[in-house]
Amino acid sequence: MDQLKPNVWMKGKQIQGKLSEHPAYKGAMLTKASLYDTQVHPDFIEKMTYSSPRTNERVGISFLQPKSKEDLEARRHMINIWATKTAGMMGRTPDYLNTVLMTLAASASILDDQDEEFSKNLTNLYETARDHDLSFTHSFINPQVDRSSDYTELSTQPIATKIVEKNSNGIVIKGARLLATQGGITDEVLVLPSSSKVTDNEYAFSFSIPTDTDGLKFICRESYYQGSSFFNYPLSSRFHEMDTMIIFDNVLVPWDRVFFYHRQDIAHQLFLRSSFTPLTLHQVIIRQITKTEFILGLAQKMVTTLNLSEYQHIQGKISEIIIGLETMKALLDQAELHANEDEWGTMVPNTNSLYISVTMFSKLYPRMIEILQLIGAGGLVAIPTEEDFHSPLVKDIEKYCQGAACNADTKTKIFRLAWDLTMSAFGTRQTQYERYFFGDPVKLTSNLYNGYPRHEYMNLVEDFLEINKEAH
Ligand SMILES: Cc1cc2nc3c(=O)[nH]c(=O)nc-3n(C[C@H](O)[C@H](O)[C@H](O)COP(=O)(O)OP(=O)(O)OC[C@H]3O[C@@H](n4cnc5c(N)ncnc54)[C@H](O)[C@@H]3O)c2cc1C
Repeated sequence: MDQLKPNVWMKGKQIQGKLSEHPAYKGAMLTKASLYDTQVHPDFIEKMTYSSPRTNERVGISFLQPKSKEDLEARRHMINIWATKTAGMMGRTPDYLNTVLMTLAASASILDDQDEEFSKNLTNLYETARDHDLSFTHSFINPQVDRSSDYTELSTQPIATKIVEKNSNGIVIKGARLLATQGGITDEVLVLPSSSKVTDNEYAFSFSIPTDTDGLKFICRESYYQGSSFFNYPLSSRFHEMDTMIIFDNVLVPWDRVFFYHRQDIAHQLFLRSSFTPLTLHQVIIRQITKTEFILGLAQKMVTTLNLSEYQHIQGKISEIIIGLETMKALLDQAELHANEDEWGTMVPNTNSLYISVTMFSKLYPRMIEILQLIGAGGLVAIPTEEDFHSPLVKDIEKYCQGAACNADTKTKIFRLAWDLTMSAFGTRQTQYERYFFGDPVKLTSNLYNGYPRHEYMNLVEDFLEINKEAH
């Protein structure tokens, strides 16, 4: 990544020097590096890689197009290993977008409808990414200016990213996209179609370009990194994923990087007929289960530390997490059990089970965070720091900050972890992430409503009442 020279801005200043040395990026980049190292570690290489069909070299299983239930299982193991290493806290470990790219490339022939070269572009990118382990950020959403249903952008200078010119070299892009997590520290930026209005051809395009393409600018939000001390900031010191707004200032996208443009029908087909949703959700749910396991472990550690087990409401709260965890595991099993081949020969887990799981998680996650806050109570505020333990205060801290089942050092570590997950800027961003990263939960519920088959259940009622069958 140090070889790239992306144009990244934070707090009004362009970041100079290597992003890998910048506090806001360093922790996440080191963690990503360690994930890549794990892939090729002798203990993991068999589980995490497979032979590239093009080069025969070992490449990451997150790029594997599953053809069988065994392949799906192999993908699950791989995703789980990375998720466990980050306690599920990094939403955008590279397997997320590797999966997206794999599923879209598997159905690339949909793009032939506009130009056969476009499907080749997507396939080429997928194969190059797989063989060189390229990493991606992505962007779906236009800036949050006016979300009313009849809003049409009238500005002469585009706000939402648009194609402003087509020429012999490619398409020229101007405008902004709302959010790209890890913007600036991936090899590529994958731009996916925005807006679901069938009439919005203008926003229906897709391409991928290198992160340091001319005219591309990343504007960071404020950093939530608070320091490198693992003791003080056990999560944000390692897993802080920056979010950026992307600005396209007359960016030329060469024709060999364009997947389609000005075709909302192709955008619809691509997401309807490809297995983007179930396979991406497969990665997501595995990570979310790992995160839920970690939260359950943490909640129980807090209960033990404060000796709270006897209270029924505490048991009830821990049980809520257990119910969530077991429901998600069952839905994942169900999705894999009922996997089927799609029209492209990809083995695809059951969409509805995964959709239910992700929709449920957007409510379960904030509740689990609330539960940790309710268990920790004032202890989440009165927590010492690493510095206090190395100061003249140490005797006081050791005496007054101990737990029922542990010394002050252990109790502080547990409570700092809970604080970083629930109350720090890093933690509150995690909650917002789990609510929104896969889209507005309101729309997800709507998609579930529209996609879930209910005919046979209506038939039951119609048969029972002996009334006429409705045309469904
Ligand atoms: C931490 C974080 C990281 C993210 N990372 C990425 C990323 O890397 N790449 C990416 O592409 N996206 C990313 N996202 C963006 C995410 O995809 C969007 O936040 C999500 O799709 C919701 O869109 P929005 O934020 O524009 O909300 P809006 O659509 O502006 O919604 C605002 C409010 O209006 C309501 N609303 C809006 N439209 C409707 C409607 N039609 N019907 C009913 N209610 C409506 C919503 O329910 C909500 O309450 C990220 C988001 C977060 C929070």
